[in-house]
Amino acid sequence: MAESTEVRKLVYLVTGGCGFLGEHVVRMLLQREPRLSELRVFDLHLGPWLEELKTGPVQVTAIQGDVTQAHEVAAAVAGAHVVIHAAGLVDVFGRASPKTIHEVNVQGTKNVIEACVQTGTRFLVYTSSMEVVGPNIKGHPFYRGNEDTPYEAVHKHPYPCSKAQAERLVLEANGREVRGGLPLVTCALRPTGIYGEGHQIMRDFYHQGLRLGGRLFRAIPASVEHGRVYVGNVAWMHVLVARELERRAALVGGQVYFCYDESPYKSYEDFNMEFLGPCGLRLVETRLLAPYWLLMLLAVLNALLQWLLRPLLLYAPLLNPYTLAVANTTFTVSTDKAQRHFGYEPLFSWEDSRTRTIRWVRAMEGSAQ
Ligand SMILES: NC(=O)C1=CN([C@@H]2O[C@H](COP(=O)(O)OP(=O)(O)OC[C@H]3O[C@@H](n4cnc5c(N)ncnc54)[C@H](O)[C@@H]3O)[C@@H](O)[C@H]2O)C=CC1
Ligand SMILES: C[C@@H](CO)CCC[C@@H](C)[C@H]1CC[C@H]2[C@@H]3[C@H](O)CC4=CC(=O)CC[C@]4(C)[C@H]3CC[C@]12C
Repeated sequence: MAESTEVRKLVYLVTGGCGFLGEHVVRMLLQREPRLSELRVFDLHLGPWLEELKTGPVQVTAIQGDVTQAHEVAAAVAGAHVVIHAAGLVDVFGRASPKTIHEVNVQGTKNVIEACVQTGTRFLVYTSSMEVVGPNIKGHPFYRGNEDTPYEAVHKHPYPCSKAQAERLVLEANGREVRGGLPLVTCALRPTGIYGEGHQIMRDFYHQGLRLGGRLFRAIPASVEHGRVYVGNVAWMHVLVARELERRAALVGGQVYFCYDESPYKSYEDFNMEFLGPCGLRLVETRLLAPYWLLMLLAVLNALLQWLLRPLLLYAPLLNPYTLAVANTTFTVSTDKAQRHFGYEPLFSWEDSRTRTIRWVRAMEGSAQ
């Protein structure tokens, strides 16, 4: 990697840079973007780990801020060459209100776009989601589809609605004139379910398994495939596409790309067992004990309890009618669009991704090992 100071001239901003994906993007940029001179990390909650990054050749600027506040966003964007907008409220459990989800995911994205236009930042990468496509509320399978596969995308839930709206705004902004007269170049990356070091839901399943004496109970048929992608590869795709937005603006601008790698096609639970199994948990088959109607009943009961208890406390279990429907509907991608358009190849093999994730689970406090 070139380490000359002359080539270090670019300023990048990563919103949501202290989140699960954001932290990997930040670390990947520092390792793999030799032209970086300053990296601005913008987040509502800054992580203490940022401090250790401040000793390298790149100036790391931590900015505590809120994407819903246009002036805070504009101040952070001013002077940046590239913005990677990964901040978002990821909530399919009913923790936040639909209004808050909309404010953060849609208004926050509007603020980022307007800040780019006003301050003259030309390159914007948006972290979208597979959820802008599906699974839809009708439960139609999306089997190894690509970016052009026809699919009836029907959203009701606030999270996919907000991601779909925000993605549309980003793509429509491609070509807008920014301050200085040049066009804005935008694109959107759509990860499927991300896994890897720092994944909160994996942590939750692991702890649940420990509480249940080292067991998890199968709820989803093994035949339902759920798309997953390793966080390091998602981060790498962001870094690559951000780099190529300038060189291949005409090709990449206004495009969407699914995030993919060599992770195998499996059900959500079987996939999790690739990591939780080697850490001492086992998946107990319960199809006869827990038929789908019973799970749906439990999910509806959870939703009802959430609503009843809301004035007193926040009850937000993993299982609700929406999460059950997503987990229970096949949604997998098979595409090479990112490879064709900007030369993406996964940086981490499946073996690497698996090993790294297992190492992280093992290192967690309360490990069964
Ligand atoms: N986790 C997953 O499986 C997937 C995530 N995504 C998208 O990837 C992005 C990152 O998600 P994760 O890292 O999983 O979530 P995360 O919750 O770990 O990270 C989101 C970050 O955004 C920050 N944030 C939230 N509200 C903010 C605000 N108002 N102002 C500034 N920062 C704010 C949070 O503090 C957090 O650090 C999100 O846009 C999400 O929609 C897309 C597909 C799958
Ligand atoms: C029925 C339960 C019994 O074990 C399993 C419940 C699992 C769910 C909590 C997850 C199943 C599918 C996940 C979602 C999916 O990976 C797509 C996503 C994309 C995003 O952009 C955000 C996260 C998520 C909605 C993800 C959330 C957790 C699941 C619903």
